Amino acid sequence: MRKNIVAGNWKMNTTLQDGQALISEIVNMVQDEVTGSQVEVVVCPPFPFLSVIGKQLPAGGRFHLGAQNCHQKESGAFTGEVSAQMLQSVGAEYVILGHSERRQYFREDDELLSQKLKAALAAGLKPIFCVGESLETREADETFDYLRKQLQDGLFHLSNEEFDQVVVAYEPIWAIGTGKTATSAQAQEVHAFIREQIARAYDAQAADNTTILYGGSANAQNARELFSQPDVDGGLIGGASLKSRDFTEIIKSF
Ligand SMILES: O=C[C@H](O)COP(=O)(O)O
Repeated sequence: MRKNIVAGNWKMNTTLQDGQALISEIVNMVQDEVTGSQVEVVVCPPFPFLSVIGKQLPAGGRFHLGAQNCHQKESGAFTGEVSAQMLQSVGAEYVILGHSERRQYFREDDELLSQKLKAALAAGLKPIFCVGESLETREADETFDYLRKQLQDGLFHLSNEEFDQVVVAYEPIWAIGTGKTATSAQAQEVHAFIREQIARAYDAQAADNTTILYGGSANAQNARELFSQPDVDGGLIGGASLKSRDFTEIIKSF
């Protein structure tokens, strides 16, 4: 079901102690300042901190725990890897998949991501599936063809029931960590396009029910404008999720 979500992707940042201090500040500020709004907050710390940070999130409320990646297999001899079931067992409800940093630095392709999606869904996790074009693609005026293919190859192999569990995140690569945000009009244009592709692949109801987040230099200053767009249902926040005041302001932007 379509929701408003603000997800914080801590990436490979913080120590356990810094992370605990950060989440404690965020929980206190959000509880004091965010009233009435139904926005869901998903916190995605690094793997080793999931369990501890998860225990700091007030149970049964707007806070949810997410991971930044998972392996495609259930278990086995895969030294250093973490399965979706492990994540579920420490309280994660969401997992980010297909982030451009994973695609670029760890060579994750559509085939591998398809397997990861299946593994996450089988373990009962909700995937936050990222798509987004490079600056080169945008400048060549190929954004929509590129995104259509990314969605078709990476995501639309899922059944209707599986797709129901998925949150889509549009993250233009040129906007990630660069301070260069997509304008709200650019974000809206792409989000509407993604929703249209979902309607074609599934149906209008599936499209209407899908939560589509924007990610890429979203911050306390631009979040309100971005979130006011009809097809922008929230944000996947990197840098600004590491600052309690900024992250809280973003959550308050609905
Ligand atoms: O997952 C989050 C995105 O990569 C956005 O990162 P950013 O907010 O630091 O640009």
